[in-house]
Amino acid sequence: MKYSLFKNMVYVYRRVFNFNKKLRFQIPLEMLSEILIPIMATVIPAIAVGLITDKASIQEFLLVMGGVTVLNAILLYLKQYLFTVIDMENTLARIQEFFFENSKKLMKTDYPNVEPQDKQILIQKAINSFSTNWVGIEFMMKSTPKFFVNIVGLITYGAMISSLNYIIIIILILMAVLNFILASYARNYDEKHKEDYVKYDRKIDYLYKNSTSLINGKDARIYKMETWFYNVFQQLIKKRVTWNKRVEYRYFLPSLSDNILLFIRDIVAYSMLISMVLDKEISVFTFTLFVGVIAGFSSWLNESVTAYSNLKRANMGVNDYRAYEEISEVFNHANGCEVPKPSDFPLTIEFKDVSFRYPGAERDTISNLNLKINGGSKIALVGNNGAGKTTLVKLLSGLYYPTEGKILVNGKSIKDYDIEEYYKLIGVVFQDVEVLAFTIAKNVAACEESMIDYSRINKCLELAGLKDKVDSLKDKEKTYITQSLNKDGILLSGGQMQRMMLARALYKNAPIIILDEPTSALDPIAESELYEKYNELTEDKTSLFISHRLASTKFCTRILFFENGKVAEDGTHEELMNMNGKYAQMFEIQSHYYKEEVGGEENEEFAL
Ligand SMILES: Nc1ncnc2c1ncn2[C@@H]1O[C@H](COP(=O)(O)OP(=O)(O)OP(=O)(O)O)[C@@H](O)[C@H]1O
Repeated sequence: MKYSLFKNMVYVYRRVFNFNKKLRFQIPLEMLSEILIPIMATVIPAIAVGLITDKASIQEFLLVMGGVTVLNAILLYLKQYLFTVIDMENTLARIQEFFFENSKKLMKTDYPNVEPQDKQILIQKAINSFSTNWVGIEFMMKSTPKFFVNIVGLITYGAMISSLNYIIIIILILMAVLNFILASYARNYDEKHKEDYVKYDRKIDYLYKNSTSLINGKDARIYKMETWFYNVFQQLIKKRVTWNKRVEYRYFLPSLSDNILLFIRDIVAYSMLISMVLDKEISVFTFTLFVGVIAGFSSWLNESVTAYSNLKRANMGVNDYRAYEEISEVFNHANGCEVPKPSDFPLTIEFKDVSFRYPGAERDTISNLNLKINGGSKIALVGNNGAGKTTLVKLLSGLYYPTEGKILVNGKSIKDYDIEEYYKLIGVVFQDVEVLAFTIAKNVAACEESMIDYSRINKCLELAGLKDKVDSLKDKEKTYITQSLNKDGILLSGGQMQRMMLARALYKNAPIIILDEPTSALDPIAESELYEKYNELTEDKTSLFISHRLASTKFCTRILFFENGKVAEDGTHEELMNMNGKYAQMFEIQSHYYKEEVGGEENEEFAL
């Protein structure tokens, strides 16, 4: 939905005035000084000429001129002071009111509003609208008072000139209209091609983040990636700059025409005034006053046109901001049915004819899946890369709704639950582990300090096999991870990070626990410890364990072999081995590899 300029002004200022109530007085005061200062600049020379032509005494001259000069100085000081204060507050409002809200939205909105490509573009456009003070939101805060100041100046000076000669007014207005048409052309072009250049912003941003990330820093060095990155950067920036030139060139046209028209205006208006004064139609005082008034009028006029054009440009950014802020949620956020209580645990899960296709994808990733998981089952999910295991995790976690069919949890479709309530039922360790630069405790509890239960933190760290490591640290659970936010922060190994994520899932103590390759970075001893503890970790819970290491599946009550978004084989380890299908084949390949590693001969002790 695109809002009109007026509606967006009301929207921005409602939020800005709410953010800082003082601005309600400071902005009108600054506007008043902005109107009075040019008026003073026009009137002061005329007063001086008037005093001289009226043969005023030196004392009178000094008194009047001294008075207006002091008044002018006060106004200038007031304007400068308010400008500085308002400018600073505008930036604060942009950051705290708009940027923070957008971050919150990004973390809270339904997942299908974040991951797909078209949503990524919307996000980038919204981010662009508050990324600097010369775009979107803050540009509107800068341009709105300017526009109204110029309109008031325009009306005042226009009325004065009309009383003298209305032809001058008509000429000046025609010039401004021409300017406005050129500016509209530039804006329309900008709006039409926004997506053409925003896609480069997104790519440049992605490359920048990756080129500065510590993790990629290792690969960058070993694989000498800087030339590759640099070249891609260069190409992208070249394309972005080409677009920049195309857009800015069009904005440049009105400013160029502005200067030419200014020149024509001076010739026409001043020759008219000179002929009037020569014909004694006006006095020298009026002549001096109107030289200033005409210059002032066209300045008000041009500034109004520029401010309006800037406002329209800013308005596009505000619309981009609002487009993401008001994006509709796709999940159920109200009127949810009652979520299961502890007395209902362990929870059953059932996939009924579930199909799922990613937005914009050409085919289903999950197709017609039917699967019933009894409460308290320990399910292992295995299969080839790309079979759809993580997608299944996303569906069960409530990050996407199925495109077709239903997922029932405790007999009710996920869609029937309020999604935020539903999330309380899920503890998950995702495949892509990203720790935060906060303390270990905050990473595990995922909440503010005051809400952390330290005894539970310790229990979960113990279960996840990280307690010894944490106890060896000076600040224990309060140790920061990485030095991004604290100079005493430490780095964790990949396996330790994985254990910390496991501790987070355990801390949540949700009735459904999903572990997507939680052992991929663990050493064999840590891995076997985890298997031994698995029953304890998942007590009273329904659990889903995804792994490529088939040895890990033996301790699960049921194994699902996933292939092309479907369950191809289903049973216990023994049943699947007896079936002699894909699972058995994969198991054989892995165990053969392990057997060969130990001296090339079969060694039952080390076999999987
Ligand atoms: N966000 C997405 N948008 C479009 N397609 C996707 C998205 N995520 C995954 N896919 C596609 O869905 C298919 C299944 O991916 P998924 O990550 O579920 O597989 P997986 O079984 O977990 O694989 P792996 O064992 O490698 O982790 C893949 O072909 C992948 O390209």
